[in-house]
Amino acid sequence: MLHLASKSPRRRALLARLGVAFGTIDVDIREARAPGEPAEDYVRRMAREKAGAGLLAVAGVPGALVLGADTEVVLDDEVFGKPADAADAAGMLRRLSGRTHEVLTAVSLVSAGREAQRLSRSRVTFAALDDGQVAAYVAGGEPMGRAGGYAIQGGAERFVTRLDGSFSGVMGLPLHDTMLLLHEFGLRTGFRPGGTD
Ligand SMILES: Cc1cn([C@H]2C[C@H](O)[C@@H](COP(=O)(O)OP(=O)(O)OP(=O)(O)O)O2)c(=O)[nH]c1=O
Repeated sequence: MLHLASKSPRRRALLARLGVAFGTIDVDIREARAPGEPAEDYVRRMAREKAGAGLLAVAGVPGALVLGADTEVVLDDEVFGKPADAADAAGMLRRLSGRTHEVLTAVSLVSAGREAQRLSRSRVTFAALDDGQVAAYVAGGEPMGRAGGYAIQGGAERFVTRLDGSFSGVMGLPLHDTMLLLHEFGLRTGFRPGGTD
């Protein structure tokens, strides 16, 4: 049985599109980058820890497989996680304005005896945003709970002038990489159409 170790409604909706049956487990991992830890190592570690914590939660269930993922926005080697508050979100968006940043999403799949991981790396370019646009976007509430303070699948799509990578990866679960991981573990996938939140 496959379990998704995530509280993210985006990840649930995206995984469902692969046509696999799964349960969900809430995990709470302390998300903090170690001093000097490269951004890629950090996102990989977070995904592994989420999947590992999920596996502990279903310990004893024979054949349990647990998927965990982590998404971070990276600009100039600085990692932007989920904003702490509206001012933090506005600060992130002002920094992203008119620049190209990276979105890293690591996906880990673990079972009692095995572990595999894939990393999705996308480059996203934002148009220059003025203070009014930033303030209005933050006031709408969308930045909260989202790495970098934006949702490409929502109002921020109109700020994106270029995307080089995986749209679903930026949203939080790269479908191609996830499909390949599931196949590695012998799970069959399909396709279920449907929008995402
Ligand atoms: C960049 C970007 C991120 N996001 C979201 C995806 C993730 O939910 C979130 C990044 O935070 P994460 O810490 O990766 O995930 P989470 O805390 O929401 O969920 P969990 O750890 O329980 O799996 O940002 C978007 O929805 N749209 C975007 O464009």
